[in-house]
Amino acid sequence: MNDWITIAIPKGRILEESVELFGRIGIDCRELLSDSRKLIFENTEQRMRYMIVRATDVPTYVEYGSADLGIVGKDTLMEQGKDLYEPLDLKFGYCRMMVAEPANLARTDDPSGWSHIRIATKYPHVAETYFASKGIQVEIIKLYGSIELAPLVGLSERIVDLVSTGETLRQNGLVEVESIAEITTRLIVNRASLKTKYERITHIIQGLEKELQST
Ligand SMILES: Nc1ncnc2c1ncn2[C@@H]1O[C@H](COP(=O)(O)OP(=O)(O)OP(=O)(O)O)[C@@H](O)[C@H]1O
Ligand SMILES: O=P(O)(O)OC[C@H]1O[C@H](OP(=O)(O)OP(=O)(O)O)[C@H](O)[C@@H]1O
Repeated sequence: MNDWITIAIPKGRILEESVELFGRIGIDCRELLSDSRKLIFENTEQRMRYMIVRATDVPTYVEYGSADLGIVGKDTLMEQGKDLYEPLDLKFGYCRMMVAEPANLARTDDPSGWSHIRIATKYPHVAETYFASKGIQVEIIKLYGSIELAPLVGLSERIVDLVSTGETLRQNGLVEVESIAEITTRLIVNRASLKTKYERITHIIQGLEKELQST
C-alpha cells in the first residue's frame, strides 16, 4: 500500500518557518533550503516526499492529490476558493489584506460614500467579494506585483494588497483606509488523502497542533 506522504511547501517568504516547524515534529526537510535546483526530495526511511512550489500553486497540487499536505497563506486560499480541508492555523506569516490609497486622497475621502471604485490588485476575487458585500461596484485591474505603484501612475486610485511592516505603503505615500482580513499561514490537506492515509495525516496534524500550543 502506498502510504508515503507528500508535502507541498512554498518557496519564498514562508519557506524557512515551514521547514523549521516540520523539523520540530521530527520531519526533516532542510534540503529545501539548499540552493539546489531540485524540486522534489525523498526521505525513504520516513516515507516522506517534499516538493517546493510557487506559493500560489500549493492549493492546486493539494487539490489534485499530487501532494497530500500543503502549506499556504490564507490570502491565497481566500483568492482561489478551492475545496480543501484546512485543519490548522500555523500562526506564522502574519500580515493583513487591506484597501489603501494615496495619503492626499485619504484626507478628504470617505469610504462609506463609495459607490463605484476602481481597484488594482493581485486578489481580484477577494476584492470583488469584499466590495460586493458592501454594495459597492468595483472595476478590478489585475496585477501580479508591485501593486503600490498603481495609484502613483494613475492606473487606479485604490489598491487591495497585503501589508506587514507598512514600509511599502509609507515609502510610496499611501495609507490604509479599510482592513479586509487578517492573514496567517495554514496547513491544507487533500480530502481523499485524509481518508486513505488517515493515521499518518492525523498524526502529523496532532503533532503540529501540540507544537503550536507549546509556543
Ligand atoms: N508582507 C507580505 N507580503 C506578501 N505576503 C506576505 C507578507 N507577509 C506574509 N506574507 C505571506 O507569505 C505568503 C507568500 O508570499 P510570497 O511573497 O513568498 O509569495 P507570492 O509572491 O505571494 O506567491 P507567488 O510566488 O506564487 O507569486 C503570502 O501568500 C502571505 O500569506
Ligand atoms: O508592509 P510591507 O512589509 O512593506 O510588505 C508589503 C509588501 O510586500 C508584498 O510585496 P512583495 O515583496 O511580495 O512584492 P510584489 O508586490 O512584487 O509581490 C506586498 O504585496 C506588499 O507590496
